[in-house]
Amino acid sequence: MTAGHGRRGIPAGLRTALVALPLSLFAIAGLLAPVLAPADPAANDLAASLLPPSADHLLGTDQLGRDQLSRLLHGAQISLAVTAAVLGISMTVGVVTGTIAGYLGGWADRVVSRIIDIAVALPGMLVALAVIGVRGPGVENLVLAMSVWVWAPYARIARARTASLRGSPHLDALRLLGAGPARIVGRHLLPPALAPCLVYASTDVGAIVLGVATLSFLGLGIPPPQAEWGQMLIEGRPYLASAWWLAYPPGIAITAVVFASNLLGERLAAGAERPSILRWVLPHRLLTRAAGRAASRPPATTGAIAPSTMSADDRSVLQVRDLSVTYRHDGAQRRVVADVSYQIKRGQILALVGETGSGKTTAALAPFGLLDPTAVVTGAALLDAGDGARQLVGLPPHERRQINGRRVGVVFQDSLAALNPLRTIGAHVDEAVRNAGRGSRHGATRQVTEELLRLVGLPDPTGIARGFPHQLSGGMRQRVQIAIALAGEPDLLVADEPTSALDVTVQAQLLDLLARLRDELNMAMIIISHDLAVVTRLADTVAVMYAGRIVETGPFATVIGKPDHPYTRGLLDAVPRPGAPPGTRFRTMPGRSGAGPDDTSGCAFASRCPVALPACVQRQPILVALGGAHRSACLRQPGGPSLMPEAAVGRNGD
Ligand SMILES: Nc1ncnc2c1ncn2[C@@H]1O[C@H](COP(=O)(O)OP(=O)(O)OP(=O)(O)O)[C@@H](O)[C@H]1O
Repeated sequence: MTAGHGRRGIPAGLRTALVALPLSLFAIAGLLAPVLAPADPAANDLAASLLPPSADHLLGTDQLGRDQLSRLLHGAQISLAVTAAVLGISMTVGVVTGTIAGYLGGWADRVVSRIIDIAVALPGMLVALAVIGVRGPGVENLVLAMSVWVWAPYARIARARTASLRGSPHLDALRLLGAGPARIVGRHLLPPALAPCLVYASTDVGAIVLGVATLSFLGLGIPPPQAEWGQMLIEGRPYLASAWWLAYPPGIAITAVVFASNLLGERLAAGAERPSILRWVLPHRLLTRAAGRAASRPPATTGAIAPSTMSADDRSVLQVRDLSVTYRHDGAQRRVVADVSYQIKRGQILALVGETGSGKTTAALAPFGLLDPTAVVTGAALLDAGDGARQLVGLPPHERRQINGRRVGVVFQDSLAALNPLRTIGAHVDEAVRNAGRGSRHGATRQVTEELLRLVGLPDPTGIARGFPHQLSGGMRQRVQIAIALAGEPDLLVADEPTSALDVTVQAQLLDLLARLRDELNMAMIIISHDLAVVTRLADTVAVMYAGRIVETGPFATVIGKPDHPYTRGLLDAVPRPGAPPGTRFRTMPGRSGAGPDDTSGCAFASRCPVALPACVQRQPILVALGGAHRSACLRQPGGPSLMPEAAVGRNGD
């Protein structure tokens, strides 16, 4: 058996086509009824009343002499039109409502979810009867009644799909590119929410056809003399014994549509056809063009603020002062970053290092509003120096969008999660290029895209642009992320663990690339890493973080060559050093990190520190200058003894 073939050797696509055949016939009959019908479905001929099937009337005639085949075909047309209208209305209302609720979260999501729950729980037929009872029979009211009946499951599916995507790095990446809520919802959340709804809709076709027929059968749907299948059933019922051809054909047609619709729904739900359905409905070029139009609008002007209490060096790209971040969950508050200050200049690389959970990512992304909405950020972060400096903390979203993706680019750790699996590499980079206001025409955009892919060292940019994320290696995907981040020609690039999960050779190549870009583009960079070996190759300055605070900072060579803080020494002792003789023992720090800045009144590292003083558990140390820009937050005298215990637990290379 080959991939894409069913159990009996029938290709998967052909099997789906076979399953879809009855519904296709239904659609063809409905669309071509006026052409295919041999007679006028409303033409009475009492002389030809109740004729059995014959060559003149393939399905016989009814009590008024009307041709049954013509009525069946026109009935398909009415069912198809009503079904299309009901699906169109209920899917639009359901998918848009569910997607917006899922995206917004919070109270809006809770309110919409309760409404959806109630709507799903109510018996649909009773709801439809109530609507028709109030508004009266008729085609329009039937469509309205059926829409009120069927919209809620679409809203529920779309809401669940969107909520599952809400916190994904892919959306973070889009926010960073400056995409606004309307664009994120319209372009990146509606399509994935629509895909499972389309699958569900294939099952719903049968339910709607049956519902319309039932309401007509009850005299509440399509009124006579229209040839509607439910209407035909009720008219044929008295003649079940004498003229079977009146009730059987519409009954069989309804059963076939319901059965085929359920079968097709199940087949599509198995997942085989979802992407192609999405493509039929939302041709990529259409989306791209719409996005291009939005992106080519001129950027909004933003007001620059004068630096207040901060002074910044002329070359300063970002200066952060007393930054604190607190998360609020269910009434509880937890500060995770406290009083962090750092500065980064053009052409420099700042490394933020520390164990997992020490607050590196939070401290680097907080200025750009890229944290969870529950984060409360205080302090100051100035982009640029001098009169044009702009305070980033508290910036309104529309002004932030002019900065993120243009002045600042971010490379995320998980390249697979940061890229949309359904879009090509070219589409990703194109979007970043257009967001940055470069290349408004498709051809020009793709040219810039290919230049960017070439700049980050990807061979065959044209071929790579046509590929999908899963077709590239991890290292290549990281290069794509770097290309996306460079699309706005940023002054600052933030790379969050850019080389984790890559093998050492690829790691080295990527680090060389970052160094080359820093030199060629004179960019400022913040590299976040828990691995000192990674930043050794790159960093000009380093800030070592522990429990949400910077505990040591300074020129990289000084901090690495002459570390002061016991935590920095511990970090250095725990990594194999280049050139160390084989068999050199390295040490791990006792205890575990994970503390927050406010979990103790003293030094957060005291419980793990081999040289802690009694005062360390009582007093919070502050950063003290040790000479030049080198500063350390330790209560011991600078340059005191490093007494890591001899409990070595590993060797280089273990
Ligand atoms: N959305 C959130 N809600 C609550 N706490 C959070 C949230 N995001 C992060 N934190 C907490 O903030 C602290 C700092 O997290 P952060 O991701 O900045 O650390 P990190 O040093 O970058 O770690 P890693 O290397 O694992 O990414 C951690 O204790 C983390 O649990």
